[in-house]
Amino acid sequence: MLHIEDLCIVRGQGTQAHHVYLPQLKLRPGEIMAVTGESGCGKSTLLEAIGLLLRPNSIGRFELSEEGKQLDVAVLLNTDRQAELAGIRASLLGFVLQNGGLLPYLSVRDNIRLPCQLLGIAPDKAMLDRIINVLKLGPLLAKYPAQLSFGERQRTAFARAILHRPRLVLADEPTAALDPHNAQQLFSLFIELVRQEGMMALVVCHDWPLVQHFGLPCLIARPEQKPGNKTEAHGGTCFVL
Ligand SMILES: Nc1ncnc2c1ncn2[C@@H]1O[C@H](COP(=O)(O)OP(=O)(O)OP(=O)(O)O)[C@@H](O)[C@H]1O
Repeated sequence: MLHIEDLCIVRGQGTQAHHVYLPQLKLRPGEIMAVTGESGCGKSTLLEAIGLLLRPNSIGRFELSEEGKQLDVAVLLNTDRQAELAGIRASLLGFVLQNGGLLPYLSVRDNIRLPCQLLGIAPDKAMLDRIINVLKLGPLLAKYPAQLSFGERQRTAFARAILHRPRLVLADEPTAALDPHNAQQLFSLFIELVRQEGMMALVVCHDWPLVQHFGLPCLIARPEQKPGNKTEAHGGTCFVL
């Protein structure tokens, strides 16, 4: 279970500052939620903060349950306990970054296996075969990221993010470089794996028909003026269900 309340991040300074605010988010195992909103509203910022890559300016509640244990992530953030936050990032979170974020000196095969290797766990063979098969990664396994198209990088990044069965997968436009057929295949696999493995996921997606096709609940960006400062052009974004 993921439970977040009153998460606020401020990007930039002064009149340029952009506030990103999440009043409430609850996700249960098996749930996947889309995040939508116009370019620049703060979707990546929100994912980076929930993914513990960016320290929020304030946080009311951030709890993540793991094997019956409740982790109070808000306390770790508020007291800047970096080592423990890094441990949570490595073992409980999986990222699909917009630019792929693959390591250039590792082959596709080794990139995909990296999180499992770092955690000292053997990849689930059936799950690995299924991912390789559905995402058509077989012919790419020996290649290096520089030899891949953007779409191939995205498919590889997705495989890498999910193979170690993280509690929470954060995907930033994982289908942006894919054609409609491959986008639907990836989404379908994503949803099935999240449900079957009891993971949770947040996925930034501009493809509204795709979100509707799979009937995903959606966090929607609403523009907001800064309280008490209504004359300023720069306000912020509030993400609501
Ligand atoms: N490192 C930074 N320093 C200052 N401002 C930033 C920084 N990164 C992003 N911003 C600003 O924060 C706001 C939100 O950016 P963010 O990348 O989260 O938007 P987004 O919704 O993901 O956009 P897109 O859909 O175009 O990827 C934007 O106004 C952006 O200019």
